[in-house]
Amino acid sequence: MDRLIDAINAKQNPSVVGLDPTEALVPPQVVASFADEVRDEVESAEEVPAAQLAVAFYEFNRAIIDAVADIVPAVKPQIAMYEALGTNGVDVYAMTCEYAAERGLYVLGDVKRGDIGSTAAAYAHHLSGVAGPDGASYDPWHEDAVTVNPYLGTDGITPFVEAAAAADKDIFALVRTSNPSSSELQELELASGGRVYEHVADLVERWGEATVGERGYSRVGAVVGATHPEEGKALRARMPHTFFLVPGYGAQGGTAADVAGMFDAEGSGAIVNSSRGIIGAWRKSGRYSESMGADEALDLVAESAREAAIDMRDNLRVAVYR
Ligand SMILES: O=c1ccn([C@@H]2O[C@H](COP(=O)(O)O)[C@@H](O)[C@H]2O)c(=O)[nH]1
Repeated sequence: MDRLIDAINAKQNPSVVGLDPTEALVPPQVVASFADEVRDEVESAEEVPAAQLAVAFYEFNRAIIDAVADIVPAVKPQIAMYEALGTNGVDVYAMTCEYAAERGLYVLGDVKRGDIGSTAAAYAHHLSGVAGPDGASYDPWHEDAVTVNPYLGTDGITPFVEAAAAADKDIFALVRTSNPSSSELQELELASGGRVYEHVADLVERWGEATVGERGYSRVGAVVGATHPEEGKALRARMPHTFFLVPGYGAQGGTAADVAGMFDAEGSGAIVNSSRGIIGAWRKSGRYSESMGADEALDLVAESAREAAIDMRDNLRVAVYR
């Protein structure tokens, strides 16, 4: 986690831009501009729409990464948006991670993996790499961290912790998620006392304890939703060595004031994600027109994303670096 914390400190910005493209978030003229190129490259006509969107997602992401690379420390591509386009989409997920890494950004892959130990060991290739030539490993994903699902318990997480430690990478386990139905399971009272998410929080703190870095946080972070400000504040105190990834800012209603309590006394300990609020800002800019060309529309996407990212950074600075 030291690398992430240093990147946050260098930019004085505890925020991460979520790269969650969907068809509705990419200007239609950008998608249309790739029709001919894609038609020439695919093997069958049925592949065209998904392949075309995948290329458009990549150009959209590159425009956003270029626009924010000097002001944010990290990006969080959400793999679901890419997997939804099949294998072309998965390629674009990896290409997006690689491009962001080349631009010097910490890449947090939101892949939410979790399974029994033997299968988790296979999923941990996101951190350890895949088989390369001469027995060496090769990293096709270019992620610095991934999100994991702790529901299967310790044996489902240990392979990720070991892979993270070996590769100087990190993981973030779901503890108190931002979505409305999260309370159905996470708030259940345990017979032994406390709530389910509090017990998960204690496990996460324990899973990380052998990997605490120079900045005081372990390689095992926690996902804590901005939509739970009071619980997040209590978790901050309960998990002194666990760095938080805080989604739910912006589109889900979370504000800078809501997340302030999830930071430590030095203004560290958390990074706040916004996806639609940044990458979809062009739609609320009032400057979009259907008559724009693809390049002009991409310029608007980039400008609007930068403005939204600066706005988020400045709001967080006021609320957190007090
Ligand atoms: O509790 C959680 C865990 C993950 N997410 C993910 O974060 C982004 C949020 O997107 P917005 O557009 O900023 O709402 C998305 O990738 C989710 O899958 C979350 O929201 N809450």
